[in-house]
Amino acid sequence: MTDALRTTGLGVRYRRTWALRDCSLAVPPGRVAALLGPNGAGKTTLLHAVVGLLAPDAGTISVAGQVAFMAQDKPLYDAFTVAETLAFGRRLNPTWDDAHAVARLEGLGVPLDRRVSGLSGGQRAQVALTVALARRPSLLVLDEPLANLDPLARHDVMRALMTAVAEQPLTVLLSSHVVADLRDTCDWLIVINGGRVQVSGDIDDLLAGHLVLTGPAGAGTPPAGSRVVEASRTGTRTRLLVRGTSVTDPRWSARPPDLEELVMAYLRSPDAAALPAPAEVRA
Ligand SMILES: Nc1ncnc2c1ncn2[C@@H]1O[C@H](COP(=O)(O)OP(=O)(O)OP(=O)(O)O)[C@@H](O)[C@H]1O
Repeated sequence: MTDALRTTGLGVRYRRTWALRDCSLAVPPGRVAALLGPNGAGKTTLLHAVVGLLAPDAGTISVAGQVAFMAQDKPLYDAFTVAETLAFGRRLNPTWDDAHAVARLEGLGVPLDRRVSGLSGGQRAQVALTVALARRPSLLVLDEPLANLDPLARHDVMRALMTAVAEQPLTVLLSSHVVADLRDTCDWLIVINGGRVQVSGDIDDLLAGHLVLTGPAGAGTPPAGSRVVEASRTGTRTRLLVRGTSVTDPRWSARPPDLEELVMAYLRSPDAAALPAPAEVRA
């Protein structure tokens, strides 16, 4: 199966400073992939390279099929009505699906005769998403689509993405800072930190491959067969988030992490990584 997106050894630099270094990752088709990382990690740079707005300074990017991009500021012409926005898209894009775009916005109750300047933040996001989807892309890339939206609008945007993935052959890659919004929608996780890929993989596999261990502060070295991602101590207890699937040492109690715990542990430990072996990425 050809991956919807694959980068190998990707590097991008601004003048002499590398914003991305040696980034190898793959997203299989039909996935909704979350791209997470702290401020300045390189998320926007990665997305811009994927959609062709930036040329790589090292490595390669391959995308199967047509890409659509929704930029962070959801650029739309304020003076256009929603209907004029769709007409503009229709003129520019030979693969434009107007019937679907109109039905989608009508279904969401977005008035087609309203100027973009008069839309709420949530409606604006839905119009920008409709414009991106109407091009019938095979990969939809969204840079922080949930930024500046209230919880209800964030939920609506994520639900719209899930519907789109269910309706058409589509892979989604979206960056975000809010892990809680992603758990129900995303099934693939990419974490970048300091311009490097730290985590890349199926979310269920990642959760099943890690454990939260709690034990006495004097329990010594972590149990055999586990690799510590993050360690913390509160009073007489030690808490470890480890890569591993079973622990036989009775001094440690184990439970699976949730997505937020997993992501936070990696973000706090920039040197830890959960990546496929290089051969898997290349295969
Ligand atoms: N046009 C530019 N010129 C020089 N450096 C840049 C430019 N754009 C980004 N950078 C730098 O590259 C690094 C990655 O930036 P990028 O915007 O990709 O990060 P990000 O993860 O999207 O951050 P945020 O979460 O704050 O949006 C940062 O150190 C940033 O300062």
